[in-house]
Amino acid sequence: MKIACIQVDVHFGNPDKNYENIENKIRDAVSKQNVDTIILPELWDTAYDLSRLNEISDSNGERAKSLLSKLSKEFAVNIIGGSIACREGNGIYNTSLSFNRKGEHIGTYSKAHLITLMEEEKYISSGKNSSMFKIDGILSTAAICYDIRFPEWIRAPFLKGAKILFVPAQWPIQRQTHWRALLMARAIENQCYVIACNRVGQDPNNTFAGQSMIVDPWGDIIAQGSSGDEEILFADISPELVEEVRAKVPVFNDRRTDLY
Ligand SMILES: O=C(O)CCC(=O)C(=O)O
Repeated sequence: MKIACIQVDVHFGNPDKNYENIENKIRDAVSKQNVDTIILPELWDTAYDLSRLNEISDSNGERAKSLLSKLSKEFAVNIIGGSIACREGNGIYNTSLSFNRKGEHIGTYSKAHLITLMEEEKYISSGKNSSMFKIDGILSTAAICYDIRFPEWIRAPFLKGAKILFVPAQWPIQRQTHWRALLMARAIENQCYVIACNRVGQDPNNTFAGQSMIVDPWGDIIAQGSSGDEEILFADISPELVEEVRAKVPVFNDRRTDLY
């Protein structure tokens, strides 16, 4: 399965510009390689313009659904749609929407752990459910940015058979060592692929780390983005490697469920 991870800058509080950029980048990715699955970064529509979300968030994610469904069908690719600011009822959620090759909406995940350091909880409501969806028959899950600091949350879908973790992010550069270590740790402990797409560029409060990464179930980084530039990261993954690593080091069987 060929992955394309779209590492981009995101215009602060300007969905129109971001929609144009993301559509161009998706068209660029599929024109360059025979891609199966595309992943986008966190809040690629609004960035962290939290105080204006009432004005600029996407009502029920309709705008994002329409674009991502159209492009996934047109190019017969799976799209893990990063995340968008999604208005639902009285709340605004940081929500990841996924689509299969037929343009069908197959997964929704709203970020559960809101980063108080960036005052996210003041503007965004937290999701309550973890996610499971199938990409070309492979059980997968999504977590968003700060979520990767909570291994017990990430673990849950892997106990139910997930093999790939998709991570859209807007991770700041001053904690880039955490980003790298946490992604590798989540891959090693869950013996899964971790496909993590971070943004680059700056907003009024932060410079972002880039370094999007694809980590295999052995914990090896098989592709990595630069820290400053927009780029599309390509890598081939083999879900059979998940089974091989789990057979070699059977940590799932060796868990002490009698103790915890
Ligand atoms: O956990 C961190 O250090 C960064 C998390 C973050 O930037 C986010 O969740 O948007």
